[in-house]
Amino acid sequence: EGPIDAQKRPEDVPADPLPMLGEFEWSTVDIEDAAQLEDVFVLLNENYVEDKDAAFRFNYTREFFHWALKPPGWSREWNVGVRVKATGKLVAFISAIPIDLAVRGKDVRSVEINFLCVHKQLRSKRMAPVLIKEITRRVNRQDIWHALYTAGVVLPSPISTCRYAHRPINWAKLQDVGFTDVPAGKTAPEMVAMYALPGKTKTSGLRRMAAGDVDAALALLVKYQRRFELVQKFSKAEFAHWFLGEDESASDDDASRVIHSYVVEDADGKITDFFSFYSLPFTVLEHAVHKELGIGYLFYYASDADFAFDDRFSAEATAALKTRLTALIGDATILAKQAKMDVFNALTSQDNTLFLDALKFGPGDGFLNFYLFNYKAFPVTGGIKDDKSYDTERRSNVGVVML
Ligand SMILES: Cc1c(C(=O)c2nccn2C)oc2cccc(OCCCNCc3cccnc3)c12
Repeated sequence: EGPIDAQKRPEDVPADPLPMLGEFEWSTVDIEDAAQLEDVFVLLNENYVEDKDAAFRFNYTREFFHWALKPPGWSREWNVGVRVKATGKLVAFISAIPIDLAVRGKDVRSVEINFLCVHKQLRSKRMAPVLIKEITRRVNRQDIWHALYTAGVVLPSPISTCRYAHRPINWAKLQDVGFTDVPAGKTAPEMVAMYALPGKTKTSGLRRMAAGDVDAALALLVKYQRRFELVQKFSKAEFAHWFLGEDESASDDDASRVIHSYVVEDADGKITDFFSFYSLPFTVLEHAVHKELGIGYLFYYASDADFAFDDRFSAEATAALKTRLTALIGDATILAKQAKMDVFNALTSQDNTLFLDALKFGPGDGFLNFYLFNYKAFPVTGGIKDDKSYDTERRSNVGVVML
């Protein structure tokens, strides 16, 4: 396992951008300029990924981009756009942010590539490969040689594959928009009752994460993630950014809040668990009544439930972790409902297969493939068996969560 290409130096990398198709030009997008951020928002809102039936499209909000594109260490040059020379219209985009990965214990200084988008009218002009080569050049110029990215499509050799899982919250609305339906032998009222959730959370000591919790929650995550083979390593500043958001001022139940993070503080003031989820709505295309689907995505979490066991894979340790995580993420679904989300999404990564069934996360028909650029690694199990069902025995060895 290890880098594929021979180690190169930044000075070996061309200083100039790749040639661009005639009527277009490269344009580094200044995401701190509201007008240019608006260009990115509009391009993705109208041209980014849709589900396979083209019923929904991702609706990344402006606040989401501020959070996702400006973590500590972000670089202006890594928000790469393509504009029409004559009009300045933004017609393509790709971004990179720095990330410290560890693959089976080896540090791999990387970037995370995200938001690759080409305008619908410019598809099949081979623009995507040019965008990927250009952002690779810009990243190499800053002495980074590896990248992590995900895609629904299967490309050569994913390092891991996880399955989509969905926990309906507002079942009636999901049926209205065609995301769920009444299974044979059931009625709609029975489905609404099956997914009903209490108004209040159950875990004592549960509260929103605050700046003062960062050190303890980060230490807990590092210890909890020890057993995973693909993990993201956070500095304190990065942890604060990803879990507290860019400004804590956003009021808690403010609809514009992107990241929701909670800790469990025990009677001695110790942080024993934390979890987080982010809000990323879908635009509902072509529906008379519903224009948007509120969606929560399970993000990072950690628990000390199995720390006391010498063998964290023993049946007792697994049972203790399963019980604790089912209670924790059960509360997360209740909080997602309070945040007006219609469905709560999770993958089969982390230890999620311990609670997906108990919490009524149904398996989705989507899969998320993880790719590591310029790094050869043996596959990491993604929490699914060969028949694509949840692997509750082995669980997964994927600790990293991509937006
Ligand atoms: C996307 C997504 C969906 C849906 O498509 C969906 N949910 C409700 C209705 N629909 C159609 O369901 C998921 C469950 C777990 C993780 C997920 O995504 C994990 C993070 C994905 N971000 C990376 C990405 C972006 C674009 C395309 N693929 C992957 C998803």
